[in-house]
Amino acid sequence: MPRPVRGRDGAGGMPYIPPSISFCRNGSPFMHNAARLQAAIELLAEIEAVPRPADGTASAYFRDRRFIGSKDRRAISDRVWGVLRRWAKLTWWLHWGAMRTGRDIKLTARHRVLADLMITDHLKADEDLIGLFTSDRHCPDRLSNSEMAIARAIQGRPQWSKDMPPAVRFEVPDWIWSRFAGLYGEEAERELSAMLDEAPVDLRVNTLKTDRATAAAALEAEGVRVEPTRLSPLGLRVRSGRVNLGGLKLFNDGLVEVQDEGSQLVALLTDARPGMAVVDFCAGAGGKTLGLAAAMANKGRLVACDVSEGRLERSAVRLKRAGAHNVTRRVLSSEQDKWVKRQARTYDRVLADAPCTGTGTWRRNPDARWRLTAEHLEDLKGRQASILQSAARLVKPGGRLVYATCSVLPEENRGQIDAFLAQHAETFRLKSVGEVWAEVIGSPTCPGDGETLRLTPCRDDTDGFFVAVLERTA
Ligand SMILES: C[S@@+](CC[C@H](N)C(=O)[O-])C[C@H]1O[C@@H](n2cnc3c(N)ncnc32)[C@H](O)[C@@H]1O
Repeated sequence: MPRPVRGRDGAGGMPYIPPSISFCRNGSPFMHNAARLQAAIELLAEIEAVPRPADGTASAYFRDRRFIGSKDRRAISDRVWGVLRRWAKLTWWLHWGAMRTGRDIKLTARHRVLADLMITDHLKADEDLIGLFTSDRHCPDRLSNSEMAIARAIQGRPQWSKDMPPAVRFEVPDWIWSRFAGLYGEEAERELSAMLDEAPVDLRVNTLKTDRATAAAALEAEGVRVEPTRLSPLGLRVRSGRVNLGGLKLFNDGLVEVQDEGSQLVALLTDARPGMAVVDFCAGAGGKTLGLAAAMANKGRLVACDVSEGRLERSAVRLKRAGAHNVTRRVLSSEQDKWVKRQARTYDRVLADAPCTGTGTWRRNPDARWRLTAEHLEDLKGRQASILQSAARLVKPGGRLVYATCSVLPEENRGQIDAFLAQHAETFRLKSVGEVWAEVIGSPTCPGDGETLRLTPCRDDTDGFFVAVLERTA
């Protein structure tokens, strides 16, 4: 059995492995529960401190600590994502416990993890915590008297309490709860409840290389249970729990990509066809570009634009893996880049998958709900309107502008379309998404009001999406 390599900093070419990491029988290192807990506390503290999406912070955290094995990484991530999902309720219980015990607390990541252990894992304060909060190297420090008192007060409490206000029960800031309640009425609770669940993992079959039945059979042969998605004709929903997709041959050969069913539908509803000239105006890392290239069977011209050079760079590897050859990437200085003016009225299809609040993806990104502010929403609305205006310039007569967001807030969706049409009544008309759906997707019928597409996690079990199709009439 290989012996653990110990050293201060890995000097002499030896990898540095912290002493609280032991070796299991096959020689791979694993961390004790206490060390995993400490890592979760550290990562959560970084997520709170750094104003960017939690998944980016987590990737950087694990990249810098390659000695953490995959099982440990999973355990640490599960804890952190669990806390992010239960954030408001854990916070509520911590304040409740502090009040009950007459303590003042300034909440830290350590408190939140402690509350999660008591409320979710049902640990017993006096029996279980002592072996975890040990102050040993790489383990959490011993609990203070105040922390222990709060842990005792909240132990055995259920996750939900009837005294919790709705914003706490549904894990959203107060202002968002008011907005949802105003928008959805009685539906608000159901919509928000559905957003507390974990999102399923969907794959999009790359029709440049295979078809859905063949891909499904190959996945089953690799031990991955899948079933066809309900709405997207290209989707497979993974049913075998956690799968390391990066380890699958099918994925590495570009036959499938990870993509939510809702995203797949957005690309399909753009109705890009072989030989067309198409722009993916907010292409990002290329999720929908891949779908468009496949729909075009690599024939025609597809331009992937974005203001973020980094995101466009990241799409390159995915496009290559997928065998998408008809894509050129273009970094824009802004939506009003001179290129837009030069290319005016020359494209058959322009997809504007606009930056948005991402309220439809809260199942995947539970931290996003706490980063969203009313000011941020206002700023996004301004950007969306401007992107719509500019992207519209690229569309040729008879061509289509497809506006999409992964938001469930009407002001980012139908509100933007109504404002746009009020200004462009002479040149654009709203084309029924239902008609496009019937042509490119068929059955079942298009979710939404017929004119536009609206997907919600609650009703459709996809990410929340909105799609409107605008046709240039002159
Ligand atoms: C919702 S994401 C796009 C996701 C992408 N279409 C996909 O399927 O993976 C929105 C994108 O809009 C880009 N963006 C933000 N402001 C923009 C602007 N003014 N013009 C063009 N793209 C912009 C962002 O960089 C981001 O990549």
